[in-house]
Amino acid sequence: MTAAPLPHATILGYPRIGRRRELKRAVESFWAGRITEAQLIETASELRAATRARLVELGLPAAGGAVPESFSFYDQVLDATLALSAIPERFAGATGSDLGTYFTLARGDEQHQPLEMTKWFDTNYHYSVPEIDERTPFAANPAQLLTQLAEAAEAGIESRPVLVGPVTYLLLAKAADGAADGFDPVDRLDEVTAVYAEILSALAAAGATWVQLDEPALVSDSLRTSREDTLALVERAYAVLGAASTAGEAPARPQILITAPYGDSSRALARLGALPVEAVQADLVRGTLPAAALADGSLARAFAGTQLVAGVVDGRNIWRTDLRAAFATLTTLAEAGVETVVGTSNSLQHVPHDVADEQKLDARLKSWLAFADQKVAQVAVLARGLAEGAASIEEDLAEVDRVLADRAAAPGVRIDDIRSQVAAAGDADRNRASEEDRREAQRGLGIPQLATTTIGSFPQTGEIRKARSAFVKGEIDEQAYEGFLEAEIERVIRLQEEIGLDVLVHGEAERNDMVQYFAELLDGFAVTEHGWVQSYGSRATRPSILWGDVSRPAPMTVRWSAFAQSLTERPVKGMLTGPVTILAWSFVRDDQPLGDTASQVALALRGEIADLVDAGITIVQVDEPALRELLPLDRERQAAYLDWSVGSFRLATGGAAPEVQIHTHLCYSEFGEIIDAVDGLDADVTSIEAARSRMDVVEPLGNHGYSRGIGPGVYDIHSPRVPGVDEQTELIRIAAARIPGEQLWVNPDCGLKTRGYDETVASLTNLVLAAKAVRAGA
Ligand code: MET
Ligand SMILES: [Zn+2]
Repeated sequence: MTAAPLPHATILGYPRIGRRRELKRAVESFWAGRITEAQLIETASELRAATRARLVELGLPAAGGAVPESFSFYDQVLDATLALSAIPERFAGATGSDLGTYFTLARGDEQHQPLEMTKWFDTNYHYSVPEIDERTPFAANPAQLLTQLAEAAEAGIESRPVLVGPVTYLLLAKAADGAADGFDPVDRLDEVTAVYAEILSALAAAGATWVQLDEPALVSDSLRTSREDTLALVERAYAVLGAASTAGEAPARPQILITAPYGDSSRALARLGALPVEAVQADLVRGTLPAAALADGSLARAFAGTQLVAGVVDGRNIWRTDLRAAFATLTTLAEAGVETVVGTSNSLQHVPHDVADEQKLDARLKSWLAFADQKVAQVAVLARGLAEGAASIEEDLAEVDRVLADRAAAPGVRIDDIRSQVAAAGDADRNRASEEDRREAQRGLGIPQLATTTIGSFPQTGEIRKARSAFVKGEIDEQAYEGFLEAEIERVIRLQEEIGLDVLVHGEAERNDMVQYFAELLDGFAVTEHGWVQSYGSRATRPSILWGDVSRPAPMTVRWSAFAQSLTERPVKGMLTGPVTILAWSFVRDDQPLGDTASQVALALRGEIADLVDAGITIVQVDEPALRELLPLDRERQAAYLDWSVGSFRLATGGAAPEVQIHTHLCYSEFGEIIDAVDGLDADVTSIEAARSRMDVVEPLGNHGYSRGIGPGVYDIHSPRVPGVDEQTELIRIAAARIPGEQLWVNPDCGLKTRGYDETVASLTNLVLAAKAVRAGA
């Protein structure tokens, strides 16, 4: 047994933006110069104090390292960059306080492009990508970790510092621009490990008894290394880190907990247990236990002297845990002789704070839910059961049994009519006319070569937001609000005509968010008041809750699209969000396969497309920006995913007549991996992000012999910079060299809702001129 074992209950991390998004407000005020750095630091410290106190109140022991220090001013990967002092050379001029440098890396400034952001594993959270080359300096800077540890100690809490582990850190990094060809950041693992060792020794000197090092790279097949190689890298790094003493002799370290959230680590688990660390966490929601190793005792032998933190409480969704099932898993482990701690599958950073804050949710629905605070309490209950026996928690288990039974039987959860419609949908409903027939039928649309268009949204101005909030608050009536939106749509249509775009959009002014807008109009969804979840930095989204069978009581977009089309001779694209993206950016029911839920959403969208077409719309775009994000990290699960995700898109769009042109939009550029799936969507035209990578996507498309319409973005909408005519012409040419002109569309990378009008008009004007230049062969 370890010298000072972890108590029976812990979590991997907790939301850090604050119950009322206090951190967002403080950080943004600091950026705007309204508060000082000292004030920001003070607010952050108060938030951390509140979190620790809350966690203890909810049942995590104050002693023994059960309370994680998972706070971050912006992002946990960026925190590791600072802890390693791994500031890319291109930021050399950007010196300041630690926090100043930190925010410059995150957000850039006049002289510096920010670090790139990308999605964290299969979540909708974005991290700042480290840039490493052969010369990146590494030096231990544990200041932030030490501050937190000292704060906790002062409050009488023995907390557990948290840091992204060395292997995951380097595998999530990219080679900096100046690195030699073939350089991989992970080449520097030994040096980085040495710096981690120094950080650990500083933590031990400051009295830390535990440290948590997150290694989700262990569960992913989507990184540069194979899983087997990742495991070997982890073994190499932790052999070094584990060699230090936990008993205080130099070199000293705290006890180490390695975590493997977001997926299945079962194949690696016995080897992880054998590492010279004191605890290993496994995600037992996404993952499983290695049944054979459990049965033959080898898991228990590998874990002799090592605790297993069993991630049985789901940190990715908002449903109350089936405590009886979770307890059975814990019992299996304990009976097999594995020293077990109850934990969450991953950090609770992906769920909102507290169900109790929701005043407007239906009471019955509310009783089925668990946000972060409720999940911590569930962990505590299970831990009590583990320590004191099943009988001690029987009442809690029975209560959850009742809640789950109530949920299963509640009206709206299963609607026969919807289920039989889904069951009746067959292959024929997922197949349109042949590509050729459609191309022929769509000639009537009169679309030119290198047709210009946008992705859908136009700038969401202050006036739009003001009008929406006035309407929500009842300050203006529906008629006034709709009049405002019509005027806005008319303005956007005229503007596009003046700029000379070929295929127009209505601008999406009526949408607060591309998923929530539909969730509010579909049956089967609920929206929260305070269910904010960090998306990146100071940004948060409020995912809707998909709790029941989904249907469409009335048309959702027809009014706006038809109005826009009535104003112009040019085609206006109808604009819908696809089933996969609606699921990915909501909290989804966990009582049936995702594919079943996706089919219901697809049928609702299919009805909407039919109504749009009846109203005279000839082109419909169904956005699927999350198609790549939901791709399972585990290769073995990818085929099944692609099957249902592609199938649901085809069910949504499969009823469209050949002369209706179906578009889709994806926004990421790591495209090679899913190119077959994109082909499988069978959309007539696909727009995709490409400007930032300077058209990297056209190469795989060309090699693939892609035959459909494709619009690789020529204008990076992530920054206010206006790309010139020459620059966009150049990008179109790069694409035209690989893709025939009649297939090629010209469009920005993504929607324009976060942009201002001046830059939008200038950039789109240049885009149209660039398309003309290439058409003219100039
Ligand atoms: C994140 S993809 C966004 C697509 C949407 N139609 C828009 O233009 O905003
Ligand atoms: Zn997009």
